[in-house]
Amino acid sequence: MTIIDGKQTSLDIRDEIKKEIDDLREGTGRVPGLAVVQVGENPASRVYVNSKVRTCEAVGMHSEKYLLAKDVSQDELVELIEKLNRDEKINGILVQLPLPKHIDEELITETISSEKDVDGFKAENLGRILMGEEDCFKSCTPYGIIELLKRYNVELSGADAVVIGRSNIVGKPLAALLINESATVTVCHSRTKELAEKVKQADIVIAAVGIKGFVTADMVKEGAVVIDVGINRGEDGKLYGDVEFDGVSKKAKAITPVPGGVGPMTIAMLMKNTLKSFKKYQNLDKKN
Ligand SMILES: Nc1nc2c(c(=O)[nH]1)N[C@@H](CN(C=O)c1ccc(C(=O)N[C@@H](CCC(=O)O)C(=O)O)cc1)CN2
Repeated sequence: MTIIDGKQTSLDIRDEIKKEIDDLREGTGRVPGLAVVQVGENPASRVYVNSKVRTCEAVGMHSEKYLLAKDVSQDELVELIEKLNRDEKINGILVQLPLPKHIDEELITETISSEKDVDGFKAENLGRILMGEEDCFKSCTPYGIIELLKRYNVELSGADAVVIGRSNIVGKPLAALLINESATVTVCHSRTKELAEKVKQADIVIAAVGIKGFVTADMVKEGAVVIDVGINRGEDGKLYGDVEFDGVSKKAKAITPVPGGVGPMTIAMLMKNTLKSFKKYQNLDKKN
């Protein structure tokens, strides 16, 4: 059984990005820039936002962090994003989710210019993924999962994949990316009938339900590849995935742990998207 090490893979990707940014700095005198916006003081968001800023530093990217009060008005947030849309130093804009209830997440996401939507959350980018276009920003978690599967030589073409979860930021784009890789994809969700039977048919199982230990050993085929997107904080304060790791890892051919699996890949792919945006802006994308 192989443990799919997202932490190490994300560090490898970071190194590749850093080398490219070093060369770009030498060649153009400029580096990519990412603006990270956090509203309120959600402790998990603070961890992720700080980690994004630290990763920017590690790869040599310019970053700007905007920490707004939890009662900031929607108009003020829109105004900030519009300012960042016009800022030439900034190639990517990210508004950390979730946002407080008084702010319309969709409106905020759609305010980010398509050229700077490095989270890949806008309808336009999701549509481009569905169309199988390469020239778009793929949402970071699904993009990271595909990258992990490829780097661990998991055959996607012709594989039966089951995605559990249908969110706009993970389940739906992931299903589209897997289809683009010629996998046969079933998307399961809270209304799915005989979910366990469907999961049991799968060569690749991807759990993104947000329920600790949802996927158990009896639901998984011997030799399946299991990817766990869940990040659930247990009562003991520890992090748990959507997959019951101890049991499932005895049957799986390969599995991602939590922590250290999909999570770190999300930030690595954010760096990749921001670099892509910079190269496009500098007209370097065709040359590299
Ligand atoms: N604007 C966005 N908001 C959110 C996104 C996103 O991609 N863009 N995804 C999640 C949170 N997220 C990134 O923002 C994220 C989640 C988890 C990790 C991660 O590395 N997790 C570690 C554990 C970290 C811990 O100790 O808590 C792991 O799994 O090993 C990175 C990024 C929701 N919001």
